[in-house]
Amino acid sequence: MKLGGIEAGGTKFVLAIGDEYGGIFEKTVIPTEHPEITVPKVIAFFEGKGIERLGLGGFGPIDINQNSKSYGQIQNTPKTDWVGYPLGAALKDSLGVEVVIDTDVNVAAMSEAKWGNAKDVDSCLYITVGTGIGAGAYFHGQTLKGLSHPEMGHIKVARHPDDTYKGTCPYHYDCLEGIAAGPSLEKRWGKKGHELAENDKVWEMEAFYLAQALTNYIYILSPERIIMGGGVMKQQQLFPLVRHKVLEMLNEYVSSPHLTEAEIDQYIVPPGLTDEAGIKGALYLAAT
Ligand SMILES: Nc1ncnc2c1ncn2[C@@H]1O[C@H](COP(=O)(O)OP(=O)(O)OP(=O)(O)O)[C@@H](O)[C@H]1O
Ligand SMILES: [Zn+2]
Repeated sequence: MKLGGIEAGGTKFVLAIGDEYGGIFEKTVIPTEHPEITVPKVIAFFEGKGIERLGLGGFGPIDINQNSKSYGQIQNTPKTDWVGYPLGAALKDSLGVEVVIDTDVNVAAMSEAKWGNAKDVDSCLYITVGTGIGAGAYFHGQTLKGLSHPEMGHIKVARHPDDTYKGTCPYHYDCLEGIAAGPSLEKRWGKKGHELAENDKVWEMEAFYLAQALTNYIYILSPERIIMGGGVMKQQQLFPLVRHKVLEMLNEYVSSPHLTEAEIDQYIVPPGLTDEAGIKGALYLAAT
């Protein structure tokens, strides 16, 4: 089937034409600006290409309840230009195809489970640490949904004793996203994440926050694998720091061979689909 996929992130939209088997025939990336600027560009990309259905993996909060009148509408996001924007309806009306919607991180978890670093297990959690922090999960053939979708980036974590930065989240200030996503690194340390690579203190603090989050997710969801993606996770030195702190925080409370020094390297891992987890998941979603 010829399908369209959109991975809508806080910094960029990835658009692709492909199929439900992970094939991508054409792809482009456009910046996330005001919806009146970005959405016409999205429509122009897909128009006339003959797609049968469209899958949208969007940043949250977004209404993913198919029975709701506001299905596909962006809700109270820190990206304030987008609050209330009916993204799903705008795409459906302009392109005349069915639009299937889930979160960017739920679809990334799904494609990592199909084709990536979780294809050998029945469940995984995918966390992105980028402009925002979000996590999605895929358990036994389904993404995790309920009342709405999970908002795992907005949990409270204990403050690092050396951190006085107030936090960037307009809703909670110093939730996890407010103190550990890319923009908060920039505001706290005065430089962008990629310019801070050599500063060990930055990554020790970042790992302290991310490890608390992962420890909570392990307690609550018990995923068989955790995949960490997003721009900030390009700092590869974060992986050993996070793994070490997760083991320290769990303190052997959860008994699993994966949660040991010997196997944690295969438990907390980068995406197997590198930067394509989200967009391949959006294409797969289109066919569901
Ligand atoms: N190599 C890097 N090292 C550290 N931080 C980085 C690096 N590359 C990008 N970032 C930071 O990651 C953030 C962008 O994340 P990402 O590339 O995942 O975008 P996004 O998909 O739009 O984000 P989101 O999924 O949160 O909406 C920016 O704050 C940027 O400064
Ligand atoms: Zn928050």
